[in-house]
Amino acid sequence: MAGPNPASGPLLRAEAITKRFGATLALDALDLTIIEGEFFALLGGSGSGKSTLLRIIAGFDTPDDGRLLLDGADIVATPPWARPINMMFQSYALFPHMSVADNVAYGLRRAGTPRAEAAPRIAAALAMVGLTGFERRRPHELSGGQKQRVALARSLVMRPRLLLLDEPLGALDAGLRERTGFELRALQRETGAAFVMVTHDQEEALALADRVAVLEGGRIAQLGPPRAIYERPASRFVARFLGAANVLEGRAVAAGFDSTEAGATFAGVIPADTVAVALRPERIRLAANATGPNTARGVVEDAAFRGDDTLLLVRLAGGALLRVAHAEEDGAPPERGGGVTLAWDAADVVPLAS
Ligand SMILES: Nc1ncnc2c1ncn2[C@@H]1O[C@H](COP(=O)(O)OP(=O)(O)OP(=O)(O)O)[C@@H](O)[C@H]1O
Repeated sequence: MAGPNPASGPLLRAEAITKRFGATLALDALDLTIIEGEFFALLGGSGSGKSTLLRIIAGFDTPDDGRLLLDGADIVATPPWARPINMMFQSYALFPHMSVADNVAYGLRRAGTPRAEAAPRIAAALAMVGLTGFERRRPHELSGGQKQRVALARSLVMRPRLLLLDEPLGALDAGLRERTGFELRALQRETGAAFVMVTHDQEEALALADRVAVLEGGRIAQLGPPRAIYERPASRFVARFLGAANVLEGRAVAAGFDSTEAGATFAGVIPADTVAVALRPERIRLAANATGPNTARGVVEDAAFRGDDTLLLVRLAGGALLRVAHAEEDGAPPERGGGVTLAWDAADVVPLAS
């Protein structure tokens, strides 16, 4: 992964950005820094404030409170077109009566760019997204993926320092999503612009972004590189939102962490304020005869073959249902209804304080 240039400084700083819609607090004194040239993902569930934040950065909405600094200067009062920021809408928002070339030219025309300068820029932007030869088509003569490329070209032709992408892969089918994701990353590297992508898809965020912010109720629940967020979620919310991690409730004790619902003691580095632990399914192994801390007994309630592994749903002695990924190389998975003993390493127990 290329990652942002470590020498790059902050491009945009949101400071205590607050936005209310009536009684709804959409953004709650949110702080965020976007670094020059990075691929950043805003990840969150429905209503977490993702689109509101994007619209405020683009200038389509004004915060009730807080500052938005670009190169250190507040741009809250700067109109959208005067910001070196461009936004690609989920709906693409192409003009249906205009050709592809005219759609891409639109921003340049509005900015008064001379024709002689605009033409090569339009050609370059279309080439960048692989649409050379489509100049004269209308949006209704394009596939969904091609429309998206036109929308991208229309943004990139403005040479923004920051490109905002609202669910850029949302409208594409599964096959096209992966390819387009790689293409987005390549475009981001090629242009050197910072990309900020909004998504509710955790896999997409983890796969594409250099850094991810998980949003919850208008606040950032956790921010960091994908691997750090995935392996060390900071709270139950993040662990559950990222999907697949087992979250077990309990309390910190002298020996570690006692979970009645697991019927197990988790030994490891457990701070006193721990209220739950996260444990990833692929870190749990079958260990016949294992006893003591970091082991548990249960019964296999169901099993689903997933190609590389089999996902086991194991009902633990304490009542909790544990997801266990049983790798193919570890041999045949246990039968449904069979009793199993599970074990894991202390290093894989992630304490959660909230
Ligand atoms: N124009 C508006 N008027 C009233 N409430 C709004 C408006 N826009 C957003 N909200 C509310 O603000 C909160 C945040 O909305 P926002 O659209 O930013 O969420 P989101 O994370 O983008 O969600 P989704 O993934 O569903 O698009 C929600 O509770 C939403 O109902």
